[in-house]
Parts: sequence; C-alpha cells; structure tokens
Amino acid sequence: MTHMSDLSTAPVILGDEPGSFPHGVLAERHPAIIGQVRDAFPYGPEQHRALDALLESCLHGVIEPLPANAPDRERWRVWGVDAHAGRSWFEAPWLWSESYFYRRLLDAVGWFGPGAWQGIDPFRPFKLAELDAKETDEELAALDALEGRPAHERARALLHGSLWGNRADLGFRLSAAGAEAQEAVPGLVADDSEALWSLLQPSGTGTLCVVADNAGRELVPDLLLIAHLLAEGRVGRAVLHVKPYPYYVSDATTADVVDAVRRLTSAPGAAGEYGRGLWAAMADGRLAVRAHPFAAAPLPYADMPGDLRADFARASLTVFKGDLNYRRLVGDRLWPPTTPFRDVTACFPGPVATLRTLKSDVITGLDAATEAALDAAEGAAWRISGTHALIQVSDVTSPVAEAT
Ligand SMILES: O=P(O)(O)OC[C@@]1(O)O[C@H](CO)[C@@H](O)[C@@H]1O
Repeated sequence: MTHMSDLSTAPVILGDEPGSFPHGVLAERHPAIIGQVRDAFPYGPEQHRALDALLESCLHGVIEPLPANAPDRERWRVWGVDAHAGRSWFEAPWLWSESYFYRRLLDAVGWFGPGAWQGIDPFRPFKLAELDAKETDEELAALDALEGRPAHERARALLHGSLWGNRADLGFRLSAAGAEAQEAVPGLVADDSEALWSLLQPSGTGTLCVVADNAGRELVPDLLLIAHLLAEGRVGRAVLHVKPYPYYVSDATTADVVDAVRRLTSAPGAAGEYGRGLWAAMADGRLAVRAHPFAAAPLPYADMPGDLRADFARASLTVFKGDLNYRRLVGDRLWPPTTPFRDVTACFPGPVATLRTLKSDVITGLDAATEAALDAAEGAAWRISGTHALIQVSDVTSPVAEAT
C-alpha cells in the first residue's frame, strides 16, 4: 500500500529537460500549432504580429501576465499566474505551461474580443475535417452491425469505441510522427471494466458525468455510449463536461457537441437513431452540457472548486476521458507505475473511472508484472506512443480491505 507521504513526493512533471517528451511539446509542438493555426485562417496583421510574439515568448522569452482587459484575469491569478510570470515556459509545471499556451493563443487570434474575431475557434477547420472524414462514416455504419447483438456485447463495443476514440487527438497526431499508422495494442494495460459496469447497473436512476476530451472522432463514440446508457436505463441522466473555450487543439466545446449531435442525426441507420435519442435527451434534460471554467484550468482536479466537487459528488459515476484529464485526475507527476489508482484519486468525491490511451509519462495502477513486461518489450515508449490503453475505476464510497 502507498502511504500519503509517498503521494506528495512523486515529482511534478516539468518541461525543462531537453530530449524529454514534455520539453518536446513546449519546444516543437506549440510552435507547430502556431504555424498550423496561422496557415488555416486569413488573419490580419494584428493577429500575425501577436502570433509572432507568442512564438518568440514560448521559445526564448518568459511567461507574461494576461492583458489588463482579460475577462478571466482574476481567475488566472487564483490559478497561479503571478508565481510563473517572468519565468521561462520551460520552468513552470508542464501542465501549467501547456494550459497557459492555449489561453494565450486564443488571445493572439482575438477569441476573447472585443472585435470581429471574437469567438472564432482557431482549431475548427481541423475538427470539422475530422467529423467529415470517411472514417467517421465507416465508424457510424459499423453501428448497424451491432443491432441485434446481445446487450452485453453492444455495451462492451460502445465502451471500447469511446476508449479507443481517444486516439483521435489532433494535437498528438501533429507531433507523433506516424501516430495513426502505429497499430493499437488491444490488450489493456489495466482493465477495471467489471467494476465500471457494476456502477452502471440496469434500472439505474443516477447521474453519469462524462468529462469529455477530444471533439470529432472521440466525442462521437462518447455520445453513442451515453445514448446507449440512457436508452438501456443504466443511468437516469448524464452531464457532459466540455471545455469553455478551444483547448489542446481538438478538445470539445459546446459548439463541437452541437456539430457531433447534428452529424449523428443526419446519419443513416442506427447512428441516426442514436442521434435523435440524444437530441430528445437534451430537450428533456436527461443530457446536459456543462462548460465549467475549471475544465480548462492548469491544475489537477484535487484543486477543483466546491461547485464542481459537489456535482461530481452527486454523480453515481464520473468518467474521465483521455490523457490530459488523466494527468489532471491523478496529478501530473512521475508516479511509480504501481502506485494504486485508488490512492491517487482518494480525494475525488465519488466513484470515478478513466478511459485513456497512454500519451504521456504519467501512469498509475499497474501491476508489477505488467510494468515489467511493457518496459522489457518497449523501453519507455509504451507510456507515450498512444498505442496502449486502460480502463481504471475507483470507488471511494465502497470500502476495500487494506493490505497491511
Ligand atoms: O488528452 P488527450 O487528448 O488524450 O491527449 C493530450 C495530449 O496529446 O496532449 C498532451 C501533450 O500536449 C499529452 O498529455 C497528450 O499527449
């Protein structure tokens, strides 16, 4: 068993070590994202100048405070901007620097306004291209073959669809060369799906919270899973937590939920039926969307504010999707991989599950044999290649026998 003292000593991940994955994200991924966004829009000179300045600041400059008229200046003060301003982006906790990068990118393109570019999502062309891709059609058509299969088989297929949908992360594909070409490894490195289903019993009346990750080809299977759970009566209500503004390139916002639901409703066959079911569930309140500011905070969920904590405390299950949400759920630290998932999520106020493909160094809850086999086969690559996945569950409301 891990003692609480161990929990605070695992080092927080920084981006200051050349050659490391986090350093590469700050030094290469962020400049590449600036370039892609710049090429995707007919921006004006002011925006080009602001993007130049952000690029220079990221690579050679320091973190600067938000502009005086920023609507969320006070919020970022609470989130620690004063402690990092004036220092290099490479010195702050990696999670903090990444999160602030997306916030500053939105400033540069005029998202927060005032002005004509207010609310124009700089990542929208990439998200839409994915939603329109023929792979999405194929994935939706495959739903027809699931009709008529036994309920448990359909449930498993939809759960795994949502899990592996997490490979559809546009920021990741930008820097992981050939990421899509690399084969996924179907055997999960941890699989608590039985515990997950036991929290989603038939004739459940509780609320499911889903903390969404990417739009498009991840959000679509997330919505299908939610539609299925509502239709099967395993939950009475679902709340989909999305980002309040564009983030990590492809993270889902409310606008992306609208696009995804519309995409489903216009599809033929079973997909269209799921889409109409979701539409009806949104209309009568069984499916709600929430865009809490903390969803885009540069902090772990251990620091979440009381209102959000109360939401999760009321849910019969909260599902965290994806790599970034995993980092924020367990803490963005270099845990010994066998650190129990239950220990690192101990302060979460209710039953929690995570569906994640592995795209960063953070990992917990492995058994020693699995860790050893992965290391022997792949060195450290399994942690970040996006080819492995896990389903982990912790239910702090149910006592377990503690090992001594
Ligand atoms: O949360 P997601 O979409 O599964 O992945 C986010 C990600 O691509 O971005 C971060 C690096 O920028 C890493 O945590 C991870 O590789």
